[in-house]
Amino acid sequence: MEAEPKVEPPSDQWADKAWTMLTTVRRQSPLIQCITNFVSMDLMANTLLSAGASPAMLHTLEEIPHFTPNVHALCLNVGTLSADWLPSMKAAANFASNSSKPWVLDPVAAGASGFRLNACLELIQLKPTVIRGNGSEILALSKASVQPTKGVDSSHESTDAIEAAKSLAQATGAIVAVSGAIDIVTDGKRVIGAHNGVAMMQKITATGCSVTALIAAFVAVDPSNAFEATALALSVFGVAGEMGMRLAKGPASLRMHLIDSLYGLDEATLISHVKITTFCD
Ligand SMILES: Nc1ncnc2c1ncn2[C@@H]1O[C@H](COP(=O)(O)OP(=O)(O)O)[C@@H](O)[C@H]1O
Ligand SMILES: Cc1ncsc1CCOP(=O)(O)O
Ligand SMILES: [Mg+2]
Repeated sequence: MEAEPKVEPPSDQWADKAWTMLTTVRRQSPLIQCITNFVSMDLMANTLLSAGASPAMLHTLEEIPHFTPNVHALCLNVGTLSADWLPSMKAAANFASNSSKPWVLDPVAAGASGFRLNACLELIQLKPTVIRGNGSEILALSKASVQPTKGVDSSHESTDAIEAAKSLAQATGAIVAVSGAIDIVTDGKRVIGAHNGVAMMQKITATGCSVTALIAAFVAVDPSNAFEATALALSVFGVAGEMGMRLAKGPASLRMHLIDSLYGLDEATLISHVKITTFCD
């Protein structure tokens, strides 16, 4: 049966947690290694900096044994994957896991080709803490099959992928997040939805990639509570989008104002806008 949003925990509970988490990221400034696609590097790094984290886009295999054990979290993104980058991603995932650091996977366009799907499935074997994709990506991973796709964009609503996200979480032990109008987060049992953001965020390339990196930063400062940290990162990014949209004239200016809004988010604004609900079967 399809899950429906039924129970809303006291919103101030989530809102307070969101502010605590954002201030912790700002104070601790976790170092986040990102091995990501060429399209997203700039927005992802600027998103992390605006949130108070410290991004490093290092991907060379030779550097990983020295660098990855010292990061606070790792973000892997297969958006412009080529065969020669995959060993770096696998090595980094192994170093992160072996040094008990969280790592997050963004399975961009997972169902678009056999190469991409297999790469994602191999990376998932290395035990990501969180997998964040759009609806089509999570459906493809859950079915482990190549699908007709719109490439990096989703042809599904996030809510179409709730059951797929739950079974992927159960099969992998990862927290699974599905972005969209409602961002879904599940540990395979619990399902929550973050209702922040604006539709125009889809018209800026790499917003999905960037929120995945923000999840890595939030999980870095609260690794024992990746479920809540993931939902809070999605909500905070969405609130920054809502605030940015008040000033934006279109996607290009929203990109700028989203970064400015994330940087300047204050307690009152964040607390009054965070909207996270619990889904029940
Ligand atoms: N219709 C929407 N309304 C509000 N926010 C949205 C909507 N669609 C996407 N977003 C937000 O845009 C960001 C990118 O999500 P999405 O477009 O699903 O990822 P991807 O770029 O990986 O496909 C997320 O923060 C998500 O919450
Ligand atoms: C357009 C594009 N092509 C390969 S990766 C990429 C960026 C995808 O970013 P997002 O998944 O955040 O939309
Ligand atoms: Mg994406």
